[in-house]
Amino acid sequence: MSTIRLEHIAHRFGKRRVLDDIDLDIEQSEFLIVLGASGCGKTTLLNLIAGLLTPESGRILFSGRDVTAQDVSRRNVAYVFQDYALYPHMTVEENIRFPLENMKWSKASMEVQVEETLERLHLADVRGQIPAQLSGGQKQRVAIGRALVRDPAVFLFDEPLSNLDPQLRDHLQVELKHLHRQLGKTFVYVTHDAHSAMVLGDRVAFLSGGRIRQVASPAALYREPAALEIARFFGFPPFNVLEQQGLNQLFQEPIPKTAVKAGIRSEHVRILPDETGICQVLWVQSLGDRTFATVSLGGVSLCGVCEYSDLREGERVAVHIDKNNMMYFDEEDFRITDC
Ligand SMILES: Nc1ncnc2c1ncn2[C@@H]1O[C@H](COP(=O)(O)OP(=O)(O)OP(=O)(O)O)[C@@H](O)[C@H]1O
Repeated sequence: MSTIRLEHIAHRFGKRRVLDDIDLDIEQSEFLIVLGASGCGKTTLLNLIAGLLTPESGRILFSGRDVTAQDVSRRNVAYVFQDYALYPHMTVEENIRFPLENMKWSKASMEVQVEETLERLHLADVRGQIPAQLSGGQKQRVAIGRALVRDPAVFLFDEPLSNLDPQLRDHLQVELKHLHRQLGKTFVYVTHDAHSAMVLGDRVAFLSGGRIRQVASPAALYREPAALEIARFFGFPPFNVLEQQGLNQLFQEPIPKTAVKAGIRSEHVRILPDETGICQVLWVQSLGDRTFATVSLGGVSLCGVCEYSDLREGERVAVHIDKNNMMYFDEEDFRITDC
């Protein structure tokens, strides 16, 4: 039985429907990512799971129990916010202890639990400091500690790492993944960052237009996206998309009848030195370990991996496309799977 089940959930703010017919099963102990563009309704979905909002229609079940009408205090969930939401005048230790005082824990068990949480999150050295004296990463650890200390069944995270610089974010992502393994609890984590989704998630639910478009492992979402918008959400440099004209130029062999677009990731396009090549380099991006070049072929531009890094703009090159990794999309931008 799944920990959390959302059945036909819809929600609106005023006249605007933000979520529509959401069905989602979140498994016991899984790390589920809700991924989508800014404003697509991720926080609203998390607030509904937490019990901070009541859906307009549909049901929310926790371990088979209908909790739709129950408020946050009865759901045994902990919520970690993007902006930390720490008490500014309390020390790290007091911030972490506060939820237990609220729940009227005994002094002795409270001390054991607070101590363990401080150790687990490497906060023991800064226990006496107030939030203004902490780095962003430490503040976020305190926020996680405050959620952890209550030992809830479910953890909800709303973009908790998006205020941090990339190195710190990567570091905390690893810590969070370890924490998830150690605790064995259910984590639901919303983000607009495909990179975080890939690193953290056991599964990713892609939300767009108020609906869940696909739920799959990060690798499956990357390799077998259900639609063009999902393919485009992942990967850098951006996913190459060829419309009808490009398709006709590049492919002599038949393409699926219903295909109106094709797409390929840049790692499956190789740019090769060739003075007689029919493509011209438009620009070159070096990432240190790899170099990508965008080339033009007639009116079509394509980004691919360069075999050598001293490529110049305007140079002539050949392009090799690994057609086995080509994806085709129909009129409604859904990926065609029977090809
Ligand atoms: N209390 C509210 N009243 C009216 N509209 C709201 C309210 N909360 C959210 N919205 C609107 O609902 C839509 C979804 O908001 P939500 O915060 O769930 O999106 P999100 O995907 O979490 O966005 P972001 O990634 O930017 O945080 C947005 O258009 C937002 O403006």
